[in-house]
Amino acid sequence: MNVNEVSVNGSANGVSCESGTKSAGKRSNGLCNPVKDNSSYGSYEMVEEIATYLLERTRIRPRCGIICGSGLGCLADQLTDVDSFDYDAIPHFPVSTVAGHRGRLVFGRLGGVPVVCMQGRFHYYEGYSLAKCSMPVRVMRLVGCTHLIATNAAGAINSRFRVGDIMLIRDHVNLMGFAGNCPLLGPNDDRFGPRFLGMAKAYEPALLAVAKGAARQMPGMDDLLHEGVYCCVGGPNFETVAEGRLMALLGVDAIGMSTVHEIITARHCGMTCFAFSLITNMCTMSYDEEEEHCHETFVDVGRQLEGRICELVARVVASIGESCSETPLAK
Ligand SMILES: O=P(O)(O)O[C@H]1O[C@H](CO)[C@@H](O)[C@H]1O
Ligand code: HPA
Repeated sequence: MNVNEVSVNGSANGVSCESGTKSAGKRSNGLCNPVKDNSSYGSYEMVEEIATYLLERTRIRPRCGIICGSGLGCLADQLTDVDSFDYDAIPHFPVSTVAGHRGRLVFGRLGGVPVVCMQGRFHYYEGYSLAKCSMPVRVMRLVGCTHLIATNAAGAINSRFRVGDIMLIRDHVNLMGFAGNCPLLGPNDDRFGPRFLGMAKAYEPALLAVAKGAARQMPGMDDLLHEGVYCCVGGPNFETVAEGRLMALLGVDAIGMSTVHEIITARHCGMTCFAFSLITNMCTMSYDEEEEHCHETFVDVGRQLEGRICELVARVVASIGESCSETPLAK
């Protein structure tokens, strides 16, 4: 699908609950009102303006967007033919405020396949609405990406998992959605996608199969790899024991504070999605356990495993490259 072929009607989407937005050199710190100002932030025109700004400054025409999770910025460091843009230099872009999220958009090639990496993502607990957290996914779509790879650091609920394991995300539980919070809240803009969105195949089974096949060929990787269900909580606090146990009852294998809203946004604009969690800690499931949650330690887990993670992503991207023609999609 060419972005120029997306139908034109409907009003703008996007929810305003923002902090730290850079626009015309000013930062706004407006209070959260989930539906008000829907038309002024994250409109199709705004996303298009950002996409045009970027495309005028890079010759890379990416097919795949990659979101680097906490401590996983190494994924962007392996690109060649790089053009990078600090978030605070991109019009209308939020800024990263979390350690381990560098805060730049990196265009380049991964094994020859043109990609764009978010080296740092936005989280709800930073004060951004879910729509704003995932707005860059729409930018990825409008610069030509048909695929999204989202990565994250997550805590394990599943007791069979260990720190350093990788969980391919087969499905998610949109817990924040149960509470009425969703990146698609407010008027729908049909140029992005439909009002009502099916999510039964949110994570592309063919890419899961590619990743599993790739892992089998990587020494020691097969033992680290799992498939499971991810759940996003709002954060920034970690879970109580009772919440961890509830998650287990819900069928959740790993918990984080990201990814779900990005995948919803990506599916809304027709992107094919693949995601995985790096297990950085075991969730505290009993009052007898010491809680040892520390974001900086989680970031280090990512750094220790970067070789394997980069190779896994490179292999999935190679398969995406094979499935796409080299014809640029974007203007
Ligand atoms: O999901 P990413 O961005 O990898 O980050 C994870 O790590 C942080 C907690 O340490 C939270 O932001 C959680 O979501
Ligand atoms: N809970 C929520 N988010 C997380 C965790 C966790 O245990 N680990 C990394 N991100």
